[in-house]
Amino acid sequence: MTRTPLVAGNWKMNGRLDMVGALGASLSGLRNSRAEVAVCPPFPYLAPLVRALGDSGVQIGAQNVSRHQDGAFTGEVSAEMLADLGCRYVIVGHSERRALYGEDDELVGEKFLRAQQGGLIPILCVGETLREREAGETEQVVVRQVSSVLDVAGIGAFDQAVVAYEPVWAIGTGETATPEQAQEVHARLRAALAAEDASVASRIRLLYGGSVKSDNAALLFAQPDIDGGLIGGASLSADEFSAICLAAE
Ligand SMILES: O=C[C@H](O)COP(=O)(O)O
Repeated sequence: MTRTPLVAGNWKMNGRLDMVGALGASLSGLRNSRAEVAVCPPFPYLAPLVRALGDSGVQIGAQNVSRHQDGAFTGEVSAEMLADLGCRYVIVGHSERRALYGEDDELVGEKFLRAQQGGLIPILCVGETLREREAGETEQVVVRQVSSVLDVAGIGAFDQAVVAYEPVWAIGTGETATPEQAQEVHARLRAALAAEDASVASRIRLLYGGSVKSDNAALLFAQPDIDGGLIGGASLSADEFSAICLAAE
């Protein structure tokens, strides 16, 4: 099964308007890339980025979405609004939202469903903490995180979804999982999905995230079950992010 690689940049709560222009100019050079490229800026920069990227083919994603649709939910942003702006993707279940904002498996499942109902493709993040890895619980944790969404959404929903494996200990630390460590978890995740539907499992893109840089991306992306990356810090530099995108081709 040939899967089109996806490289998604997650700016987190970084960036200013001037980055939108710089990135727009730099990424237009990826117009004919074999990999799909997406950028997930903070909410205020979504619309300007949509305009800056124009017909470059670079996709836009949001970093969060409400579990609600419309109504009296002050401060929330719905999937429909994001789709309306031109977003294709939305990150759900990022470990920072799980750890800092109390998002549990149940809420992540709700957001995953809501994203799809509103016309977006969720990028579902899973990953173990250092304590869980050292306790030998990595596979158990990531399979639980995926299974909790499978329980509410069903395997069919994963045909319009992406899963990102992001070991918490590798996020923003400069300590990347080795290609072998990442591949092992990705293979386990694909096997868990294959137990439900082999064909969906063979099609779904599994991204790796956690201190991916231009100098380690190619080896990670060369692993058979790694179909691209979710890039944090390195996505803030247009040159660095472009180099990572090229490594996914
Ligand atoms: O969403 C992106 C990840 O949290 C990875 O962040 P990082 O590349 O800065 O380690």
